[in-house]
Amino acid sequence: MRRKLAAGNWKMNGLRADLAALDTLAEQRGFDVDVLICLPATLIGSCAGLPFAIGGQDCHSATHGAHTGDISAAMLADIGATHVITGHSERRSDHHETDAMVAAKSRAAHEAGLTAIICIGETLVQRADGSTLAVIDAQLAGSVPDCATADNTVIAYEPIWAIGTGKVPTTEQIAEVHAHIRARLAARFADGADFGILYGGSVKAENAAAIFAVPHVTGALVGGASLKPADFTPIIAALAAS
Ligand SMILES: O=C[C@H](O)COP(=O)(O)O
Repeated sequence: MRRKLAAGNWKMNGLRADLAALDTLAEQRGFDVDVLICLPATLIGSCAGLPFAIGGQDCHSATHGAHTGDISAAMLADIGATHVITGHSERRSDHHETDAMVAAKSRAAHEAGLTAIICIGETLVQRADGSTLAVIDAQLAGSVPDCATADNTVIAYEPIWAIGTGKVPTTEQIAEVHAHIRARLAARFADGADFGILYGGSVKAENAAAIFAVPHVTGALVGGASLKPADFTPIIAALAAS
């Protein structure tokens, strides 16, 4: 099994002055889990020397070329990133990213030596109509490239209706989906039993311990609560204690 991973996603938040929060987070560290902060690309190059990993939030599927405004996986690696989020629901919706595009970005990440955190998850309508597991199956099949291994890929299950809403699935619902993801990975990949599988969506200090007690949950992808060390540190501590 992979080491536990507490991953923060700052989304489109943060100026250079806000990097002081990472120094504060570093001072409070000492937990035996991996910590990753996925920053806006503008800030990644300013984070050398901190005692945790730094990641990007997206990359292009091409290595280089005429793609104004985009950045490649190699560019992220070049400024010190070790991970990149691919297929976040906000990019799937805002930028019309398909499973095939997510798979291509994830493959590009692997080729640049980055770990891809591939996001999947259902909408509230899909949850309500009983198609959650079918949606998960389709996203896993379409978004996770064949070159994925437990060393270069982490899956993040993020129910879209739980992101930034304060609504969290029951632990039974999380358990069902995580067990399903684990089974699908084990069936497809030789090391599928070893992939990290994160939960994401309104993770807070108050609910973290219950979520981390769910079988097959190996960590979290945390949005809003990763912005302040006072909010993120208790989540890291809960993961370390799980
Ligand atoms: O990438 C993180 C997820 O979108 C969760 O965001 P949230 O913790 O603000 O709900």
